[in-house]
Amino acid sequence: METAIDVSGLRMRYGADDVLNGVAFRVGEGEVVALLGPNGAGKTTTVEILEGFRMRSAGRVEVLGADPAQGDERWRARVGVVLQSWRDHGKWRVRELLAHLGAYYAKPWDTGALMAMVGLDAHADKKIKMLSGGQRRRLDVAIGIVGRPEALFLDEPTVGFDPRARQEFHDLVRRLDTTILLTTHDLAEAEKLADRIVILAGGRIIADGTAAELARRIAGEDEVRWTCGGERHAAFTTESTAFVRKLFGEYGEAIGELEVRRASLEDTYLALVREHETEAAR
Ligand SMILES: Nc1ncnc2c1ncn2[C@@H]1O[C@H](COP(=O)(O)OP(=O)(O)OP(=O)(O)O)[C@@H](O)[C@H]1O
Repeated sequence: METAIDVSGLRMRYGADDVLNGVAFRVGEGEVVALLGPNGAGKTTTVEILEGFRMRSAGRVEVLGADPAQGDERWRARVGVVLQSWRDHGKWRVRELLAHLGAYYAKPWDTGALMAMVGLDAHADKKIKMLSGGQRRRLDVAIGIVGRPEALFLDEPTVGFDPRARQEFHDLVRRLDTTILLTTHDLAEAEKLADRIVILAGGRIIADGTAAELARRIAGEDEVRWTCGGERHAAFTTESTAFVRKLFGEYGEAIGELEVRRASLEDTYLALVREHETEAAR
């Protein structure tokens, strides 16, 4: 797989504060990677450096073969950015603004198709200041992808979305055939969308892998719940299939309401961050 985003030794210092302390990760072409981490870990800082909006203190950064700090117009046209809400142009109408912005690109989406993709076709002629928060966020996404970018940055894209808008947005992201770096605090979203998870904490990447790989690192236990003769039971085990087989072997028909809950990305994430904090405190 060709590399679309390549970061190594990335440092960022605000005043006397080292926020990024040697961050390194790669994103392959066409890959969707979720960048996770506690509040203040430096996710937005990292994304803004990759977008070319923020100057780094040190390190090597490459996005689509160029250093974002020196990205020219042609490079910028290949990169899609979804900003934290498009506040300008309040008097413009949705269709008008998307057509206008599309004209800056060589191969933009057709405005009608784009509005349908993000679920804004019913609001095509609404003024932007009249849109609801969620509709405005959909417009932000439309603006980010209007030029069919080869790499797309999504910084907490679904904050404020209702569950249906969120699901529609997830379907949209999965249909996009582009490299995506996404930050989110919604771990179900990360699990659903990302091929790979990268966790930033204490200024470094503390974990990098698929959700399943990270879960294995933690050696998480599954939780098994069942009822037997009307009584509720629960147990934790790493061998849930064997456990359940034994349970049925012993109690057969008396077993009811069986539930097996695997360690979620949330369990894994919390364990990894906790592990990192314990080590850092030593
Ligand atoms: N322009 C700035 N000047 C000084 N400090 C800054 C600046 N921007 C960010 N910081 C600090 O850098 C740290 C990382 O901020 P950043 O916004 O990158 O974190 P984040 O991981 O995106 O957090 P969140 O999950 O809360 O959005 C924070 O401690 C923040 O206060």
